[in-house]
Amino acid sequence: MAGRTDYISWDEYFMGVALLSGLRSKDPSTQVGACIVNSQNKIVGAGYNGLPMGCSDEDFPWEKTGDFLQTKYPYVCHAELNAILNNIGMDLTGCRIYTALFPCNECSKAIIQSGIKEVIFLSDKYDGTHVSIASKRMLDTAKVSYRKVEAKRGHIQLSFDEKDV
Ligand SMILES: Nc1ccn([C@H]2C[C@H](O)[C@@H](COP(=O)(O)O)O2)c(=O)n1
Ligand SMILES: [Zn+2]
Repeated sequence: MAGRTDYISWDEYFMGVALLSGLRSKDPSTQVGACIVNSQNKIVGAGYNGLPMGCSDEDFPWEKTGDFLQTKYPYVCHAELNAILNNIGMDLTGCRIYTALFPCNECSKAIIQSGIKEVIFLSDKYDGTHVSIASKRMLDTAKVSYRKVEAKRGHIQLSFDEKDV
């Protein structure tokens, strides 16, 4: 019997893990996930946007607008930073990070400082904003490359029905 040929690519696999991680996010409007992979294609970290440990999802705001301190922005920890902080205790030098959203300037600082050398993103919807311009300026200067994920398929379906295994 011949082996399957329609298996998912590495890019689809790791972006899939990033998107699955994002499903853990409590942010009602934007769920972002990230996945860090080493040069041997092994996952060494994953994360999603959420409040820091010990900060209850019920006690902090999830608003996008209004008084700054009553919005989510000063409190939420971005998916990329969480993936770096959640790593399995490895040196991340030479790793790549898959993220659903292009990293902000703050996460790009952490990406650069951790030694990650490539960013693979799905959406760049904040391209052209000050945050994104600053982020790209730092990544370019630090020679961290970035590219949009290469996916041949539009979606991947998962089933928890045991009959589908
Ligand atoms: N690269 C990014 C960008 C944003 N996030 C998080 C931060 C917020 O929880 C949410 C963005 O909020 P929006 O104003 O788009 O509703 O996503 C991230 O984790 N990584
Ligand atoms: Zn960020």
